[in-house]
Amino acid sequence: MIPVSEALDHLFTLARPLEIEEVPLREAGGRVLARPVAARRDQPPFAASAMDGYGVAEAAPGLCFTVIGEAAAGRAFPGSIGPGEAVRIFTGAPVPDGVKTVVIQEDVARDGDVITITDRLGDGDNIRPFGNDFRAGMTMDAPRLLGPQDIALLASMNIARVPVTRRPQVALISTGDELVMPGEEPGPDQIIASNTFGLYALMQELGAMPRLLPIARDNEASLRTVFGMVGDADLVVTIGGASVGDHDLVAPVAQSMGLERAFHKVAMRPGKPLMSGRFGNAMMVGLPGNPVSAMVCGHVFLAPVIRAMLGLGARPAPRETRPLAAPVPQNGPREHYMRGKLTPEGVMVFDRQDSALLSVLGAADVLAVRPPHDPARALGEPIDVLRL
Ligand SMILES: Nc1nc2c(c(=O)[nH]1)N[C@H]1C(S)=C(S)[C@@H](COP(=O)(O)OP(=O)(O)OC[C@H]3O[C@@H](n4cnc5c(N)ncnc54)[C@H](O)[C@@H]3O)O[C@H]1N2
Ligand code: MOO
Repeated sequence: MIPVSEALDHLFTLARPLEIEEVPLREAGGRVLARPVAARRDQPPFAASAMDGYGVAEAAPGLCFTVIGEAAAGRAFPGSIGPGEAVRIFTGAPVPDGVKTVVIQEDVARDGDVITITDRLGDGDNIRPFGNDFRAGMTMDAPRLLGPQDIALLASMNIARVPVTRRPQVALISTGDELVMPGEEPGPDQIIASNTFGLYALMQELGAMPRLLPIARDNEASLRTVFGMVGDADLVVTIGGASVGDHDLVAPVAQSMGLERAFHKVAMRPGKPLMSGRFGNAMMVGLPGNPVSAMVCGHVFLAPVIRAMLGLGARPAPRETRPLAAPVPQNGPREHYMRGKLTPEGVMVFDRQDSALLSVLGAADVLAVRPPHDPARALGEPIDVLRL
């Protein structure tokens, strides 16, 4: 058994960064910007009014002006203004030559073409200077996971096609004679494949492209058939059949088909029988079948692998430190990822930690991480957590 950190190092060595592809801007949300892009224009490209009102050269309560024209967003006033003159102006309009300040319409009394500034006149010129937001050539740095705000900024920079890292293709293989798909009618000795779908959702959330392969049965021929269907997957994930029983055939069959195993078994709980290696052009990760084990390994190992493939860096899942809301007993020899919940008082670690209990995992929002042989800890002591 190797420590979690060593297993992660192996995985990062196996994970190959993916190529860059260009996508239309509207499809770039949630993707990873693969190289820096530069603004193709200044924003705003002219000094622009920030308010609806009147543009004048100088404002003071009591001053009067004659309105000589109008400037609207998308329709500039062609001329310039002189002393005693004003331009009716709207938010987003280019500020005409000669205008030094925009008086908001609430601070003006209008009579025909004549305006008088009232005593309420506020501060500020209400003008957004040319290039105030950004100048042409300003870069958005990469790598960067593009959120909605980034997409708005890229649009404003006039970037219509965005260089992003290709999405990793992930083939998910459930194994076991006992499994049927959700919606099917299970026999008396069968259960529903569950973590398969949890991992599918996790992969989608991380920006990968998961593909569900048919369930492989617990025999060599079936496993070989399904392994033959991985196509050009970047990552092959098997679920179950990873342990030491007579029906745990994933490692021997994968090895007979060319798996170069990097490790098998990690000193963690749950997740001990984890294995990984290179499998043709792909990397393979064999997850334990116990539903919570598979999901925990998804968060602890698969998520960092997908981020590394996307070019977001080879780093473990982020942790934060929180106080314990109740004492926890001494830990055993394996790093323990305990299901728990964040409360206003701190982390409440659940009593029931069996790795088959998806209802407990579903109630959890953190995994509290206990190092091997961690002594018993009292209420209020700090503990590392990994958010689910
Ligand atoms: N003698 C030993 N027995 C076991 C050991 C051990 O060290 N010595 N390790 C235990 C640990 S820890 C784990 S974890 C499990 C892992 O076993 P496998 O990876 O071989 O998984 P299976 O035996 O195929 O399944 C275990 C359990 O999970 C259910 N399962 C499997 N796949 C799915 C799925 N896609 N969706 C829902 N549930 C699934 C399966 O029915 C079993 O109940 O081994 C221990 N045994
Ligand atoms: O490692 Mo198993 O994953 O403890 O249930």
